[in-house]
Formats: sequence, C-alpha cells, structure tokens
Amino acid sequence: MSTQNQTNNHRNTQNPGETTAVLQTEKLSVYYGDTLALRDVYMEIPKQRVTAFIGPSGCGKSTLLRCFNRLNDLIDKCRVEGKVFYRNKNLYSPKIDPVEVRRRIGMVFQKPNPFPKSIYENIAYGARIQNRKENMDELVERSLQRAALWSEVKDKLKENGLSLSGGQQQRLCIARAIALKPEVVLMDEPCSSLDPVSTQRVEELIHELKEEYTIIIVTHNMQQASRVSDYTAFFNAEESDKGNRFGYLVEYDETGKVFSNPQAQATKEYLSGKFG
Ligand SMILES: Nc1ncnc2c1ncn2[C@@H]1O[C@H](COP(=O)(O)OP(=O)(O)OP(=O)(O)O)[C@@H](O)[C@H]1O
Repeated sequence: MSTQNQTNNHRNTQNPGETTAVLQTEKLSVYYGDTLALRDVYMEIPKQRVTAFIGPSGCGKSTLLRCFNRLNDLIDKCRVEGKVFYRNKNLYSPKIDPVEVRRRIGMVFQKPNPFPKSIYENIAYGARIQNRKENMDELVERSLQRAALWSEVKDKLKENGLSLSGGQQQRLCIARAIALKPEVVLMDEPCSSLDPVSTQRVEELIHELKEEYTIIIVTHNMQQASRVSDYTAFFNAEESDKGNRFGYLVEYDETGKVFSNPQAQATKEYLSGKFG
C-alpha cells in the first residue's frame, strides 16, 4: 500500500484499507517552540483495531499520540498545525473541550502511574468526578475484570495501588482508563518497564480490548508490534534545513504486510535492524 516520504505532496491520506476511521489527521505538523518535530502527517486510524506506531527514537511517535487526546496542549511551547478529526469533528476547534476529549480518548503511559490511593479509588475516582450515577462497586469490579486484574486484587481493594507489582500497576492504569468508558485508548510504550510475564499479560489484554476499543500503541519492540497490532505505521526522522531532526510517516499498512513486504527502503532497513 501507500508509502510516503517528505518530498511527497501528502495529498492522499493514508488509510490501511479499513472502512471506518475513528481518528483522522490532515497535514498535521507539530512544533516545540520554533523546532519542527513532526511533519505533514495524513492518516486514518481504523475503529476497533490495534494500530502500532514504530520508528527510531525522536521520530515523533509520542508527539503524534499526544495530538490525539490534546495532551500536547499541556506542554509549554508545543504547537499543533493542521487538523485532527475525531468522529469527523475537528479536535482542535475552539468549541471542543479538551477534558472531554481526554475522557473519550484515554491514555496509558510508559511508566505505570496509579494514583497514590486505594486500588478501588484508582478506578472510582474518575467516575465520581464525572458525577456518574452508577454503582461504583460494579464499575470497579467490571473494570478490573476487563483489565484481567480482578482475581489478583479482589481481596485487597483497600490497599494502595502503589503496593502492586509493576505489571499489576500497569493493568490497574488500563482498568482506570477503561472505567471512564473511552472509545480510544492510547498506549505509549505500555510494556517498556515490565518483565516478560507482565508484558505477555498486557499484550493478551490488548488483544481482548480491541473488541470494544480502538487502540494505538507506540512500541520500540518489533515483536510486540507484530504480535499485537492489526496495522503498523512506520515513522522516520530526517534533518531539516535548520539542522534539527523532524519525524514523518513513511509507510502504513496491515502489520503482516509491513513486516513481510515493506515498501519503503527505510522501513526495510529499520526492520532489519540497520538503524534505530
Ligand atoms: N516536551 C518537549 N519539549 C521539547 N521537545 C520535545 C518534547 N517532547 C518531544 N520533543 C522533541 O520532539 C521530537 C519527537 O519526540 P517524540 O518523543 O515524540 O519521539 P518518539 O518517536 O516518541 O521518540 P522515542 O521513541 O525516543 O520515545 C524529538 O526531537 C524530541 O526531542
């Protein structure tokens, strides 16, 4: 399918062949101060699928991920140009409430970051802030079940979330994210601080969650991308005229195709370990 490099005209939005897109970018560029970090991304994210972002360090994967729930708004000097559509609405329109965006498009970070509160409160807190009128016990149980953590914590819900192992903390963070009933879950290297067993649990969980959620995962682990994702977007970085490096989308397709038959030379070289 489609490949793209910075000399292309970028007129064609890259869609890896799915019909329903939840998110879409149009000529999306991101700057930190005057420095271009990501250039002209046109892509669609298919609904209820797992899309992996891969590429060398500094090519803008996390920056792009943060555009999808307006988390870059919280970074000083970060400026987003172009458009991001969520369900055909421009996420950066002044009418859009970024807090509501972050409820619908949740995020799980590299390092598990439970609140320093009980396991129960980690789940219930967000729902309470939203004034949701539902049975909290049920919400807590359901969310922990969905995150494959319930059986391990059901007898210690009052214990601090920080007392759990790293892998359990990450599943607690996933439970916390899905308790808010998001449509999309963004995961920024969610397994990079976990041991292999916990990584496997989280990968199994990602597999199950895609029945209900659209998932985008940034990963440095090529095996992980090929195991968990339906689609893979490869980003690369180049030097600009000003001497700084900026990222851009090179190739985006079904994961099997990207890994077995990459179209761009840069993708081939990256996947074969020539750079990274
Ligand atoms: N908060 C920030 N302030 C200034 N520059 C930033 C900030 N965050 C990222 N950048 C810059 O933007 C570029 C893209 O960074 P980003 O973290 O998005 O890349 P990445 O592909 O996710 O990298 P990695 O794989 O190493 O996590 C880099 O040059 C980085 O230095």
